[in-house]
Amino acid sequence: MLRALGGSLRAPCTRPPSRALPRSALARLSSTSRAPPPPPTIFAPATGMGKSAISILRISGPDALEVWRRMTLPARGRTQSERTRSEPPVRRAVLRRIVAPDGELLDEGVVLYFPPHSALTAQPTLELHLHGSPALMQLLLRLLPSLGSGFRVAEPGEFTRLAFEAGKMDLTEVEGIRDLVEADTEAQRKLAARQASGQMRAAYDSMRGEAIEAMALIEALIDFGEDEGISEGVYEQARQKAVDLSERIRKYLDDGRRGEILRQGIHLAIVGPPNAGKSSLLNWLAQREAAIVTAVPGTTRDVVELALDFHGFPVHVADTAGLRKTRDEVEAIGIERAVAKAETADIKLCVLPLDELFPSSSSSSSSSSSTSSTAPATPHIDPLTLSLIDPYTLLVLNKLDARGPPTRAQLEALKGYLRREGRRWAGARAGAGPREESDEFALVSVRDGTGLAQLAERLKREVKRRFELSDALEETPIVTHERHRRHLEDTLSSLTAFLELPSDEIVLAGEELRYAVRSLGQITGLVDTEEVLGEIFRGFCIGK
Ligand SMILES: Nc1nc2c(ncn2[C@@H]2O[C@H](COP(=O)(O)OP(=O)(O)OP(=O)(O)O)[C@@H](O)[C@H]2O)c(=O)[nH]1
Repeated sequence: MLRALGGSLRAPCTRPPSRALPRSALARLSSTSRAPPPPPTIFAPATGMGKSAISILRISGPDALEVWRRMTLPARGRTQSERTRSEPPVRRAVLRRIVAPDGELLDEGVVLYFPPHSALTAQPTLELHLHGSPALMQLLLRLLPSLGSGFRVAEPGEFTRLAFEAGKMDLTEVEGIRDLVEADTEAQRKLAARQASGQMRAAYDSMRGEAIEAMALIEALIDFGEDEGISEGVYEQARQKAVDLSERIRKYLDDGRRGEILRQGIHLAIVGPPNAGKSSLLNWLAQREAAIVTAVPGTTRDVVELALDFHGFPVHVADTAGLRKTRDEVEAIGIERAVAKAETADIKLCVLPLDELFPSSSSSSSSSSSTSSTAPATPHIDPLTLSLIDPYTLLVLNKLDARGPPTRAQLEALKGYLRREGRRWAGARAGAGPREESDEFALVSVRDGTGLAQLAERLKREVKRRFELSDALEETPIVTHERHRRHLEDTLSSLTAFLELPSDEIVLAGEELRYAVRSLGQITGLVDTEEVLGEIFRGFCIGK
C-alpha cells in the first residue's frame, strides 16, 4: 500500500501532492498542450579521464542504439548475424570494433547493452569499454553529437537522476551512492554502502507509513465523525500512533550526530599552551613534518589542519596556536581561531608540558625525577587553556623525557584541581552517564616516543566507542545527512503540534499530520522540490 501511494505521488517530482491539480483540470491541460519533446540521448565517460587500462563511455537515451548501428562492427574474424545488425544482445558483453561514422577504425572493445526495463535510467543504455586513452575518449565525445540532434553530454549526476525519476532509487539511495563514490575511509564506505542498499529508505518509509495510518484515522473521523459507532476511540488511536512515532524520531535524532560526523569527518583539535608539543604531536600523527616545530613559544600562529585515515575513520586533525595572553595582534587572532576550533571539535586533545604543569622552584627543564618529586603538588594551568578542558577532553601530559614521571600525589592534585575548577565531574558523577569521563592522563614524550602507542590506542578506543557502526545489519539506521535531520525535526514539530491540539480540532489535526507525512516523504523524495534535487545531483561527477 505504501509503495503504491509513493508511486502515485512520485510522478511529477517537483509538485507536492497537496497542490496537485484535479484530474479534470489535468485532462483539460493535456488536451490543449503540445506533446513534450523526446528525451535527449546523453553520454559521458563513466571512468576518469586519465590514461588507464580501460575506460567506459556510457550512452543512455532513445537513440543510444544508433551508436551500436553506426559506430560498431563485428570484431576481427567474426561475422555479424542478421539479429545483431540492428540490436546488440541484451546484457551480454560483445567484442566489437569501434569505428567513426565515416568508417575509420578507432579501437576494439567490449559493448554492453541494457534495454529500458533493465537499465537504471529506464532508457536504452549502451556502454563502450575501451582502451583507456584520453585522446580516444575526447574524439568519441566529439563524434557522438554528429549522430543526431538528440545527443548531448550528460550533466553531473544525470544518469542517477534519471534512475530516481524512473522510481528505481529513492533520494537516500542516491545520496548513498554519491557518498560511496566520495568515501575515503572504511567507516565512510560502510555507512554509504548501507544507505545505498536502501536500509534508510526502508526505515523512513516505515515511519511515513505510521504517519499515514494516523492521518487516515483522522481523515476517517472528518468523513464519518457524525457516526457515533465508528468514531469511538479513533482519535485516541491516532494520538497513540503519533506518540509512538515521535518517540521513534526522538531516538533517531538523539544520536550525537554520529552519522553526519562520520560522513564528513571527525574533527579533532589539539589545544594547549605555547611550547607544549602540539605541533610535534600533529606531526607524529601525520607521520610527516606537516607543522613547523621550534623552541620559540607561539610558533604556530594559525590553525594547521590535515585529513587522516585513522584506523579506517576519517579524521581532520587541527593543530592550533598556543593559548596565552598576548598583545601581538596576529597571535591574538590565531588564539581566537584556536578557541573556535576547540569549541566545535568532536574530540579535544589538550597537551600540557609537564615542566610547566608542575613548576619546580629548583629547576626549569633539566631531567631529574627528584625534581618532580620535590615539586609542590599544586599544578598550574593557564586560565584560557583551563576554560577549554571539559570532562571529555583527553589530557596529554608531554615532555616526560625532560621531567621524569609526575608523582602519584601530583596526579591526584591535578585531578582535584580540575574538579574544583569544574573541568571534571566531581565525586559520584564521575563515570556516570552514557559516556565515560576521560579522567586519566596520557603521559608521553613526543620527542622519544614514550607513551605514544598507548595514546594512539586510547584515541582509537574513543573514536570507535563514539563512531563505530555495529556489523549487525539490523542495527537502527542512523541519520547521515543534515537534510534528513531537518525533515525529521519538521516531522516532530508537526506531530507535537497535533498532540497539543484539543480533540475537537480535527481539521487542524488532519492538517498537522499531513505536514508530518509530507516532511517524511521529502527525505526519500516522494515529495520534492527542484532546489533539493539540484543540490543533491550537483554533488555527483559527470557520468554517474
Ligand atoms: N624535551 C621534549 N621537548 C619536546 C617534546 N615535544 C616537543 N618538544 C619541544 O618543544 C618545543 C615546542 O614544540 P612544538 O611542537 O612546536 O610545541 P607547540 O605546542 O606546537 O608550540 P607553539 O607553536 O608555541 O604553540 C620544540 O622545541 C620541541 O622540540 C618532548 O616530548 N620532549
